[in-house]
Amino acid sequence: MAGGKIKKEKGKPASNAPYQGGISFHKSKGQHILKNPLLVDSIVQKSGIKSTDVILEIGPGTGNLTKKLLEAGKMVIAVEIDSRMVLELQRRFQGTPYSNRLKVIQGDVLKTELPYFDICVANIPYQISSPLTFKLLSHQPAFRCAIIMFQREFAMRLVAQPGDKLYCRLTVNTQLLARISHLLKVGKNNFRPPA
Ligand SMILES: C[S@@+](CC[C@H](N)C(=O)[O-])C[C@H]1O[C@@H](n2cnc3c(N)ncnc32)[C@H](O)[C@@H]1O
Repeated sequence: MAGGKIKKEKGKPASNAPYQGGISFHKSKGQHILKNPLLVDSIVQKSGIKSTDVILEIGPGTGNLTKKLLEAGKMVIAVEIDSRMVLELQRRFQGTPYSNRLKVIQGDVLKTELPYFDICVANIPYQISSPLTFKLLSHQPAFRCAIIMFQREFAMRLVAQPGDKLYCRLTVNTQLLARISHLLKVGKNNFRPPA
């Protein structure tokens, strides 16, 4: 992601703290939740979500991004591998106006047949970056765009130009199938635990 520096607001009330739901995070599942609400807002704003959009979120975790996506779009379909997170998501949104606009699929996104969606917005576990990118690029019917948080080096490979040090087979294969741009640079301290 590229552009804009995200600054933490000083003196924010505790209600703005990231929702962790008492869950311990497993690094092996790439569980680094977004803890900066301003960053979450910025991602949603840069995604250009329409109120009619069906949004695919991969790895919703405890739902900090999910909540903002629900506010912006018509429906969120979230695919999450960890049953503890699925339970926490259900608890968090149960009985709220969002509950009938959120569908949670428990499973490995790489093995899940994806439903129709207009746009994908996700802070993904970095270890699935490559297979997930190619799964999305071959998804039919085509969707409008995907806004995905990648590890910096992977993101730089996606946007590399001929002659750049990071220009590689991944660059060529992805740029053949999509127009790719870098939206935002995100520091590791925006994640819990730091990514
Ligand atoms: C980087 S965290 C993002 C959490 C949340 N979206 C946020 O931004 O705060 C990645 C999430 O993806 C989930 N995950 C890991 N591997 C997955 C897979 N293969 N399929 C679906 N979800 C996966 C993890 O359990 C975790 O909730």
